[in-house]
Amino acid sequence: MKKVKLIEEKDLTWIVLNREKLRNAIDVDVMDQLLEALHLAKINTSKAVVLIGEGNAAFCSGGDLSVFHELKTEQQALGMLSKMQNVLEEIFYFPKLTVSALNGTAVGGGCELATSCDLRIAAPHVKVGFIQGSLGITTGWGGASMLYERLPQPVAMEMLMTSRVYKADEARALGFLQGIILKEPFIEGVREWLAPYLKVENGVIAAYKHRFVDKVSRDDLSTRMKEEVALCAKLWETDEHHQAVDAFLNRT
Ligand SMILES: CC[C@@H](C(=O)O)C(=O)SCCNC(=O)CCNC(=O)[C@H](O)C(C)(C)COP(=O)(O)OP(=O)(O)OC[C@H]1O[C@@H](n2cnc3c(N)ncnc32)[C@H](O)[C@@H]1OP(=O)(O)O
Repeated sequence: MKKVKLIEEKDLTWIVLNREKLRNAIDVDVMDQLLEALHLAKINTSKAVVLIGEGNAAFCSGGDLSVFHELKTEQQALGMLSKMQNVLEEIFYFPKLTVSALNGTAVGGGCELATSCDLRIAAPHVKVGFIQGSLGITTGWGGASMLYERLPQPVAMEMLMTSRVYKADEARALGFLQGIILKEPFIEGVREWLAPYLKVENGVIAAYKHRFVDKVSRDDLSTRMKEEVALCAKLWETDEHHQAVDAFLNRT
């Protein structure tokens, strides 16, 4: 079974993280399959891409700790973290509208993935949090650099430095989320919320997307993300981080 599903409709491409039992955690296969799905979404005729998780417990729980806990050193971590940085960059500069539809909780790297998209919408029960600080690391996929592009600096700083987990309405008030989807089923609510964006032609969406990404130099953002990733890789090998991950994996 694919760990990432691609559902192509006329106007929308859905990219579905398909690891419900692990709360849609991201391993190396997911990274590869996300890139593959993005490539297909780029060349089809859809206007927008929606990232979503399978089930309604989680959008994405970040990196798959059951496999990534085996990465012990800075160098080992760096390879994995850089690979996902590349995926986030692809999404940030994707030539169509990108939307994270949070049907469930997004924590850690799950929030970074959501941040790479142009817009974030969520079901009311959802919680979001850049919890990396509580694991003794920082955002390892370059998500903080992107968050500083998306939100006012004090808001981004609060979300990152406090490692707080926010309810959906709090995240909406902060501007991290652009909408709360009350309609059920969630997917229908997402379609309804996105409908006004999809009334225009592909070229209109692509043009306005360009106006935004053109003002964020890819070289510059990429350099900042690489520095962010490298700093996280250094923290990765500390005892504090390994103990926090062990505590999660061995909880009873
Ligand atoms: C590594 C990259 C780094 C970055 O650069 O940002 C990160 O992503 S750091 C953040 C890593 N993620 C976490 O620390 C989150 C861990 N998960 C949770 O806190 C919770 O699971 C949840 C996401 C809040 C959901 O809670 P809940 O709905 O109560 O589910 P469970 O906790 O019972 O989990 C069910 C099942 O899934 C497994 N799981 C959950 N998250 C992960 C994960 N990130 N990696 C691997 N496995 C995960 C969990 O262990 C449970 O498994 P079983 O016990 O076998 O059922």
